[in-house]
Amino acid sequence: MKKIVVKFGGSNLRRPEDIDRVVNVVQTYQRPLVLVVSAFFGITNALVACVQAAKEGAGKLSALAESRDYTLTLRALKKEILDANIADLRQRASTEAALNARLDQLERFLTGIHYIGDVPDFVNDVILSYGERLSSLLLTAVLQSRGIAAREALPEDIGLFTDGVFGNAACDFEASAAQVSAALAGDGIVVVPGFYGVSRDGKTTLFGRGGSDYSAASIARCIGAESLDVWKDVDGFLSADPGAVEAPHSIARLHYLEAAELSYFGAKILHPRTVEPLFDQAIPIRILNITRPDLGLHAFTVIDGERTVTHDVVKSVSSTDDVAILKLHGPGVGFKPGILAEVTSTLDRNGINIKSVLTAQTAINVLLSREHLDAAYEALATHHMAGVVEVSRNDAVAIVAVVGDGVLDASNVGSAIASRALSAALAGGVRVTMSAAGASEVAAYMLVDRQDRRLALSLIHAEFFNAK
Ligand SMILES: Nc1ncnc2c1ncn2[C@@H]1O[C@H](COP(=O)(O)OP(=O)(O)O)[C@@H](O)[C@H]1O
Ligand SMILES: N[C@@H](CC(=O)OP(=O)(O)O)C(=O)O
Repeated sequence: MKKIVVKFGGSNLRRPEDIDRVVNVVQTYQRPLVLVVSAFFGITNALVACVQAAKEGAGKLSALAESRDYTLTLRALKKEILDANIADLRQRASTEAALNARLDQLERFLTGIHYIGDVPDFVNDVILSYGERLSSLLLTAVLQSRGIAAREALPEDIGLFTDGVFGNAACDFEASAAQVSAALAGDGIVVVPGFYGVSRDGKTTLFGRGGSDYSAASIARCIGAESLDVWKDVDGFLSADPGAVEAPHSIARLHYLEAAELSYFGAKILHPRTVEPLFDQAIPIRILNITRPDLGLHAFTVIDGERTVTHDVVKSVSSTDDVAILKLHGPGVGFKPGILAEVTSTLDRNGINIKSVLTAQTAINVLLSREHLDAAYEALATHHMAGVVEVSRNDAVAIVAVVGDGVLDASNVGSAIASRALSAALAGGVRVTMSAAGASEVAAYMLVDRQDRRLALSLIHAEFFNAK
């Protein structure tokens, strides 16, 4: 019988008593499962801040004390969770000892930063993985305390191998599948910490922020799972971010490509690479809401390979301000053979990923992540390129995208979708910098002034959803 991989993220683990809801969900399935679990809400951010403080204060006793204070805070928090969830005193004590041993390891890594005065990438990744390592140990112990057969399986022990890229690794499926599948076989519940895998030489490598969704998808692929069930705190994938738009709708079905585009353009609910491992294996993703226990295992959204074109085509609107424009000006750049290859290879040599490229006769616009803008500018402004007279940069922008199967289909209302979105934004006073349709079969996007991002989202969302 195929297994289901079930993922619980920080949105399910906010308060000590939330573990109880997770245990209830696990019991509802009544079958063997692989659970992938993230850090408690806010812990990874706190670890990021802790590494930063340790780095800045390297060598100073006060900074060392600050790191210790943080591990003490974590010890107290874990104790609070144990007290709220494990009644048996002996079991509680043994779990506390195991958690403290892990926290001792974390403390040694943080202390190491003070002595060496630097944070090598491999140390950074291992430190940030501790939020997940604590959650998996804790959840396993709580499940056992309720009489459920559960065991913990760490990525390093099951052979979840990556390409070795620190901070943003990808799973190496060829190297991982057989071992992971064998290690996770058998009855009972197996709990795996999300967010990281290991390089071929055994180093912790993170899958990027929010990467536990991708961990779970990778494991689902390795074991040929029946489905990937992702538990969140909202009614599935919504027609927009509920923090930015009033009362968005739930989307019952999404095609893999639609979900991938939505996440790529900023829908925070899924890590942008979650779809990638599942797509060609036809493993569906089901999104369920942990705050609706009355609904049992009801999936609000199912993401699979089935295409559906809805009446108004657009299924969701998403947005991100993690974008910037690097512009290469020159009267003839649009007609200069080889220039794009030179731009992309220069950026590639500097480890910079390109989000998109839009060209005209007098300018090449390269869209990048904001964090890469300055490095990209330095690389291209100092690299002489025939025909380029100026390089400029702009990070005061945001992307807003409309996504739905049929966005580009000229045989129905699809062809009008991009212009409808654009008109709604312009009519409401949004300053639009650029607009693009055609790169993806299911998405069209525009770049707007960063200050107008929310306005654009709500105007475009209202255009497609409010009159219904
Ligand atoms: N289009 C969207 N549909 C649903 N939720 C969204 C969307 N865009 C943003 N979100 C936000 O994503 C949150 C869930 O994702 P996240 O907090 O990363 O979960 P987890 O920590 O469990 O992985 C929701 O609480 C919601 O506020
Ligand atoms: N805890 C990690 C990984 C993760 O995926 O978390 P979540 O499942 O809460 O998005 C992060 O915050 O980046």
